[in-house]
Amino acid sequence: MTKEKSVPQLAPSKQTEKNGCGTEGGKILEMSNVTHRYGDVVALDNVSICAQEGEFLTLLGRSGSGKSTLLRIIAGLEEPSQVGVLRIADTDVTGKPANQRDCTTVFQHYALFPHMTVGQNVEYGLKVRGVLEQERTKRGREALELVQLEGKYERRIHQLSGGERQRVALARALVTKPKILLLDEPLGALDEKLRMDMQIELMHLHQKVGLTFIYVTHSQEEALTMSDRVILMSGGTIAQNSSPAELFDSPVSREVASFMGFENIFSGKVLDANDNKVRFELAGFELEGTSNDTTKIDVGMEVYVGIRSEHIRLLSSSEAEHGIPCEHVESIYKGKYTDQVLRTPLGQIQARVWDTTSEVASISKVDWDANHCVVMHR
Ligand SMILES: Nc1ncnc2c1ncn2[C@@H]1O[C@H](COP(=O)(O)OP(=O)(O)OP(=O)(O)O)[C@@H](O)[C@H]1O
Repeated sequence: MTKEKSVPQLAPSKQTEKNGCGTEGGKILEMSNVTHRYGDVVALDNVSICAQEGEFLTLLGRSGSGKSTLLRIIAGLEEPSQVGVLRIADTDVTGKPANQRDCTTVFQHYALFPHMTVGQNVEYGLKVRGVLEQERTKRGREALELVQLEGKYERRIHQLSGGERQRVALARALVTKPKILLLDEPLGALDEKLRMDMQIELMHLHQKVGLTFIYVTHSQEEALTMSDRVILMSGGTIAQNSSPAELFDSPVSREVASFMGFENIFSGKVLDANDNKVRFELAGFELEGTSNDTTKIDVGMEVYVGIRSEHIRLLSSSEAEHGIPCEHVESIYKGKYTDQVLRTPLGQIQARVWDTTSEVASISKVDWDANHCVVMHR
């Protein structure tokens, strides 16, 4: 029997309410107050997360933000420096080795056995668990059917494409029916078209098997397409924990807005904050924006405001009674759309236009709707 290692434990705290799942039941993963250091590097700083049964949860973030470390700690491949609670399916797995946790990891580089057939690779986990051959073959074929590789049972790994290899890795992980499937940048090695197709396949696979998926990626497109909930990591902490739509439309900070691609971010001074509307002053203009949490916004305080380029309206001199004056700087052609760069008293503004026939010479002002202007207190 494998010896369980002792890990320093912190007293469980009330952090569970902050981890995105609330206090109700149905949690398949509960993890609180996890800190992890590699020597002097703090890879995770007092992080608490949870996952609901059947949820597609994504850990999103730049390289080095700590997402793989978090996944490896859940899998039991890394032992945290400190941990409060670490439970999978109501079992305390603190200090338990990877093979005693009800989860399986799929890696970017497949980690398949090259000398085995597809079928042998998929059934490997069943073989080491002592499942008899007939049952193994049945379950192996079922798992291959799930990933649409039923005809490739006898193939060798080197006879498969990158996308097919990743599907074999998925089938191999699913065949043992873990409670949680952990996926560490599984589409990272595939070309763009295949990656987009596989996103849809993974989404359908998740719906079909109903397992909890915890998915690591640095791609916001992958996170937004597939997830029920996204945890954005930054510098070993959680920057935002919300639905994909909230993350995209209502970033909680300038840092999140910048990561999520808000092209126009300025700082202004609050004049008034009521319900979710905030009036602020910026370069002598009185403007209005929207905040999800005005309790943190006081009159006179400095706030950040973010507007996506697609929400900037370009006004020609004939229609421009209101708005902010601008001068056209340059047009950047992007195929499906064109980005117009404009000089304004607020600073440079980027506007996205889909109409390639629009006349840039006549642009004299810009404006936007208050509900597309996100106000952030940090
Ligand atoms: N084995 C290690 N030894 C020392 N430092 C490490 C080790 N693994 C990770 N780190 C450091 O810990 C921090 C978090 O790394 P981690 O791999 O978890 O980030 P990540 O968000 O998954 O990045 P990536 O997307 O590049 O994989 C980084 O600063 C990284 O350099």
